[in-house]
Amino acid sequence: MAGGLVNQPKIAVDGVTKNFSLGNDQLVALDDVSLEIADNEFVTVVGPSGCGKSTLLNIVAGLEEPSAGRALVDGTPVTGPGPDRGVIFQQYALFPWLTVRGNVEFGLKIAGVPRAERRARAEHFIDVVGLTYFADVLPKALSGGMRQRCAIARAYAVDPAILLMDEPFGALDALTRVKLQEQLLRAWDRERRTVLFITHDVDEAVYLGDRVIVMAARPGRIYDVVEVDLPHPRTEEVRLSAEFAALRNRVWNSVYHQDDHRTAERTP
Ligand SMILES: Nc1ncnc2c1ncn2[C@@H]1O[C@H](COP(=O)(O)OP(=O)(O)OP(=O)(O)O)[C@@H](O)[C@H]1O
Repeated sequence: MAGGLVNQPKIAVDGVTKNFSLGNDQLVALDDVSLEIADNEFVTVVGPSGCGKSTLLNIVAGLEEPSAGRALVDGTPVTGPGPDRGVIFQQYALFPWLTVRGNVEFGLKIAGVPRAERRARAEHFIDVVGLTYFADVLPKALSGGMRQRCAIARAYAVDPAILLMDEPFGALDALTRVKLQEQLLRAWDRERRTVLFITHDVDEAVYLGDRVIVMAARPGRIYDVVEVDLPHPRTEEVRLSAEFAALRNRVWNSVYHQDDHRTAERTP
């Protein structure tokens, strides 16, 4: 079984280039990007606007095709979206006419999961994201953070081996964001998954990731990779530690001083 091979990455991005045409010009959104993500690893991607973060995630999701190279899951080339990859975007795409429970059960229904099992699985994941009390409420009665928790429960319920998250907390206020980060990590501690998580936020990237991939733009490429050897669970103590601050500074410099390095390279 491909998934059982020792040392085979769960996700491999192999020499991926993605060009978009812009009028008569070609925009290189990704330039020969290679990356391997281990089973159950939590990888965050951070970088300036337009460096190709979403394009990378969309290629792994099977929503975009690379111009060259390929993405593989368990060694098999990605040719389109699949139930093994749950995608969560910034805008929580919940069905407004379904309750929290209805939204979480929806994917299970499509997958033909029998009613009783559907119920039980939905209940479990609604509990994991702390929405039990709101299970029978429609999305319009939920706050932004609660809607996003519902979207996370829905993605978890169909039990994808991989979660692809594109700025899932980007639209939320700072406090809700921190709470959801904690909740996501708690859920991940209980139900390990392979996660590729895109963010603009350096703190978020370091707090959540086992590894932070820093990208650069024009052309979109991997600029730096930072191993995050902070312990789990990532408590508030970890977030306030000197080790966290040092890693955060390291990633911050990599994201915000890319141009300095380029200038330095050009200056004799
Ligand atoms: N469908 C498309 N057609 C043309 N150009 C595109 C398309 N999608 C993305 N691009 C371009 O590719 C580059 C990378 O875009 P992408 O959305 O992947 O970047 P990003 O790092 O996720 O940006 P942001 O952080 O602002 O969301 C950008 O210059 C963008 O304009």
